[in-house]
Amino acid sequence: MKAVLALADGRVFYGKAFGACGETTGEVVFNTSMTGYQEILTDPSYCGEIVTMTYPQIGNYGINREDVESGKPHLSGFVVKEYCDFPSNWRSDMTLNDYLVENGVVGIQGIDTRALVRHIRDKGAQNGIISSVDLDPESLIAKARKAPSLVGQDLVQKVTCDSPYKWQEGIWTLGSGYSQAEGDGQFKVVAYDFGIKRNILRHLTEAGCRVTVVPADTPAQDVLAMDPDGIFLSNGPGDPEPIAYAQDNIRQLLGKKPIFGICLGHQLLALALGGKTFKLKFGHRGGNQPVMRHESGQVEITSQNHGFAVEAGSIDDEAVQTHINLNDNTIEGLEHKRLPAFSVQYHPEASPGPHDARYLFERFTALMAKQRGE
Ligand SMILES: NC(=O)CC[C@H](N)C(=O)O
Repeated sequence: MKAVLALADGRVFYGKAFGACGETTGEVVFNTSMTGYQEILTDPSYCGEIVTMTYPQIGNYGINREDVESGKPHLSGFVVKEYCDFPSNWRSDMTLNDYLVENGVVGIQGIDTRALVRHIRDKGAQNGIISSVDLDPESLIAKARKAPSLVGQDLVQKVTCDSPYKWQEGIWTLGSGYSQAEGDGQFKVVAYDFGIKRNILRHLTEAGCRVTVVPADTPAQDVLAMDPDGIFLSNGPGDPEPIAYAQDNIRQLLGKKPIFGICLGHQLLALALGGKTFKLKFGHRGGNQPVMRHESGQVEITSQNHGFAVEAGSIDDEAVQTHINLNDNTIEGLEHKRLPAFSVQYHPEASPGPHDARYLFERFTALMAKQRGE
């Protein structure tokens, strides 16, 4: 069946339908990871986005029930060059196409993804539409232009949990699968769920934390009433600026308990401190983004997935920049000058991606231990 991808600026790509049939709009972005499409599909941070994979063949190791970052795919659409419908992997339970159909994700395959990515890099990320029901380019361009912008929307409410829950699962190992933590652990952590990835929770568990995940709008006093050793601010979708309730809560929690933020959590921490965020031209999404740690000059290869960033110089009074992106010199990490709070823009939990930055989970536990006077 035919399908069309049309961008708001009028560029049109003709391909074949893939996944669910239908029509979907969203901001068209690209991810340069060579593997990990399953983790990308289920990362709630992609809510509202149509994700293009730059790696040319996708689907060849199928889908399993384990490598998921949340309960279901959250992205708006999926774009690949060549879809492989005959997976070969001992862990595969189903094909990628069946998984997308099961979850109602509309996709397109067989388009020139290199041309699409070069276009986005030149013109910037923008809204687009994939359709296998309307193939008229003019009508599709008009619909893409009418689609709501990511900017200014609170997408966190679409992906956060309804009520608090406890997390006990550790990381996956070959032969044993996911471990289950026993006992109380060394550190009690409350994690704000702005669209949290499970591998963050698994790494926190592995570092000795026992985590309670709470909805994004949980008031600061309810979190403090749980008497945690530390507070975690998760990743999540969309524009950080309209999430004012989270910024208010973070402001109230600052200085009371150690805080660690990842990605959206990092942006919200910066906004809570009076900083500013801005939209990047086409974002950072992939598994090989070079980041330098100012402290040591060491370079980490990192996993990233973000379209916004913290404006340099906007919070110099409150925080120091700890990490910088070597591709475009944007801020990748911050640390409060006086209070126990730090954050990174990238993803130390990987999934998918390299493990260079795992030390950050230990940095969080060390900070909690220090606050307890240990
Ligand atoms: N992975 C994330 O948390 C992304 C943060 C934010 N939604 C951005 O795109 O910049």
